[in-house]
Amino acid sequence: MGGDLETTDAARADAPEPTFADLTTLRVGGPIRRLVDATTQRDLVDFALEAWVDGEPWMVLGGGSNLLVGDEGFDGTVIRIRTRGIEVLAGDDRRSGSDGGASRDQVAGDDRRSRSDEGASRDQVAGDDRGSRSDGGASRDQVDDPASVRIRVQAGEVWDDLVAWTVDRGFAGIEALSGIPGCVGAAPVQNIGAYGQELASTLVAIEFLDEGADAPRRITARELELGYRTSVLKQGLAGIVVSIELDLHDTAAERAVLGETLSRPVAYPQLAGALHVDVGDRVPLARVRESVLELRASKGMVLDPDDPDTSSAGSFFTNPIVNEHTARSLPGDAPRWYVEADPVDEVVPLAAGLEASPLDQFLAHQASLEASEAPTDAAPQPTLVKLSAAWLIEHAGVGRGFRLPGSRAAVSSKHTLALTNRGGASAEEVAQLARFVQSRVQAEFGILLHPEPVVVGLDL
Ligand SMILES: NC(=O)C1=CN([C@@H]2O[C@H](COP(=O)(O)OP(=O)(O)OC[C@H]3O[C@@H](n4cnc5c(N)ncnc54)[C@H](OP(=O)(O)O)[C@@H]3O)[C@@H](O)[C@H]2O)C=CC1
Ligand SMILES: C=C(O[C@H]1[C@H](O)[C@@H](CO)O[C@H](OP(=O)(O)OP(=O)(O)OC[C@H]2O[C@@H](n3ccc(=O)[nH]c3=O)[C@H](O)[C@@H]2O)[C@@H]1NC(C)=O)C(=O)O
Repeated sequence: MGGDLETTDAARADAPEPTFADLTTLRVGGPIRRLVDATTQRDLVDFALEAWVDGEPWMVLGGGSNLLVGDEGFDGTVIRIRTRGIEVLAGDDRRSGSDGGASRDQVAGDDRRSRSDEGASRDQVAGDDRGSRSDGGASRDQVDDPASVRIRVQAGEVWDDLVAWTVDRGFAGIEALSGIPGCVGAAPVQNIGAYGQELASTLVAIEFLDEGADAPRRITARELELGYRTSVLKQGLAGIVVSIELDLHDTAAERAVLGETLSRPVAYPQLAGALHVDVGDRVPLARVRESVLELRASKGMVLDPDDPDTSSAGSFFTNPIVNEHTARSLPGDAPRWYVEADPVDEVVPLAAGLEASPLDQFLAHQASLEASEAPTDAAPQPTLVKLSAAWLIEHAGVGRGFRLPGSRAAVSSKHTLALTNRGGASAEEVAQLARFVQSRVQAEFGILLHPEPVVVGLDL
C-alpha cells in the first residue's frame, strides 16, 4: 500500500470509529469494522485488492447520500473514495480515450494509469429524467459537436462541485444536475438524472476496477446499459468506478458572439416555469444552476444541516414504470409520462393480501407469471408509462410529514418521496416507514414501489 493511505481500523482504540450514522445523509446505520480512505487511484486499487484477497465483505462509500445501512452496521471493509482530479482532455486524448498528458486545464491530478480503448460510442439515444431507456455513450449530437469538450473526473470528486466547475467554465450539459448530492463515482451507477438532464446524455466512458482485477479497464457508456436510475453496475457488475469521462458543450464560441454562456435547451416544464421560459429555450448556464438549486431546496433536496427534511437519501423510491392499462386505471389527476421501452414494474394484484411482505408478494407474483407465460419471440412492445411515486404515496393516504406512532423517521414535510430522520432515528425506524409506505401504495393501487438507495443489512 502507498504511504499516504489513511486507514481507520476498528481495532484502533484511540479514536472513536465513525458509524454509518456519521457518514450517511440519512444519519442512520451501525458500526463499520474497517474504514479505509482511498485518496489516490493507486491506493484505491491496493485497498480493494487487499479486501478481495482476504475474501472479506467489502463495499464502496462515496458521499453516503444514497445508502441505508442497518443498525448492525457492516462487518467488513468500507472503501471510502476520496480521489480527486478534473482534467480537460485535448486532441488525441479525447479521440483515443487514452489518458496521457496534454490536459489544457488540469485542476488536480492523480496517479492516472494509461489505457487506450475505443472512443465514444456514436449513436446514443439521449435521455432525460422522464425518459426511460438511455443507450449510453456520447450522443451523436455531442460527438459531432465541434464545440464539444471532454473531461475526465476522478470518482471521489463531489458531484455538485463538478457541476459548479463546469458552469464556471461555460461547459454546458450537466447544469440541470446541480445540487445532487454524493460523489462522481456513484453517478453512473444509477445514471443520475434531474430536471430534464441525465448523466447518460454526456457520459462517454468510465474507468472501472472489476472485483478481483488488479487494474482498471475502460467501459463505454453504451456498454453500461444506462436506463432510468439503472445501469449494469446497479444490476450487479461488481467493482469500483475509478473515474468518468464526459462530453460537454463548450460555449466559448457562442459567448464571443452572444456575450453569454447558454445552457443546453431546457427540457423540464417545472424548470422552464421557474425560469419563465419555454421548454426548448436556452438560458444562461448560471441561471439554470441557480434555479435548479432553488427548486431542489424548496423540496428539501439540498443538504442543509439545519433542516431535518434534508436528512434523507433524496427520493427513497423510484418512479414506477407500468403498462398503459395500469396507468389508465389511476385517477385522472395522477401524473403520467410516456417513456421508451424499459422493463415494466410489477403490478401486484390487489387481491394479494398484506400479510406477506411486499417482496414475498412480488416474488410469488413473478413466479405465477413465469409459470403461466408461454414463450414468444414476437410479443408487441407494450406502451410504457412512468408514474409519480410521490403522488401515489400522497394519494395512498401518506401525506407530507407523516410518521408512525413513536417513530423518529418521517416522510419529508416538503416532498412525500423523501423519507427523513427527524433526529436520532434508527435504521429500522426508517425501514419500518419505508415498508409502511410500500404496503399503503400497494393496497391502494396494486403497485410495488422499489427503493432507490442501496440497502445494506435490512429487508425492504
Ligand atoms: N437525483 C437526486 O436528486 C439524487 C441522487 N442521488 C445520487 O445517488 C448517488 C449517491 O452518491 P454517493 O453519496 O457518493 O454514494 P453513496 O456513498 O451513498 O454510495 C451508495 C452506493 O453507490 C455505489 N457506489 C458509490 N460510489 C461508487 C464507486 N466509486 N464505484 C462503484 N460503486 C459506487 C455503492 O453501491 P454498491 O455497494 O452496490 O456498489 C454504494 O453503496 C449519487 O449518484 C447521487 O448523485 C442521491 C440523492 C438524490
Ligand atoms: C431527488 C431525486 O431525483 C428526483 C429529481 O430531482 C426530480 C426532478 O427531476 O424528479 C424526480 O422526482 P419526482 O418525480 O418526485 O419529481 P417532482 O417534480 O418533485 O414531482 C413529480 C410530481 O409528483 C407529485 N408530488 C410531488 C411531491 C409531493 O409531495 N407530492 C406529489 O404528489 C406532483 O404531482 C409532481 O408534479 C426524481 N426522483 C426520481 C425517483 O426519479 C432522487 O433521485 O433522489
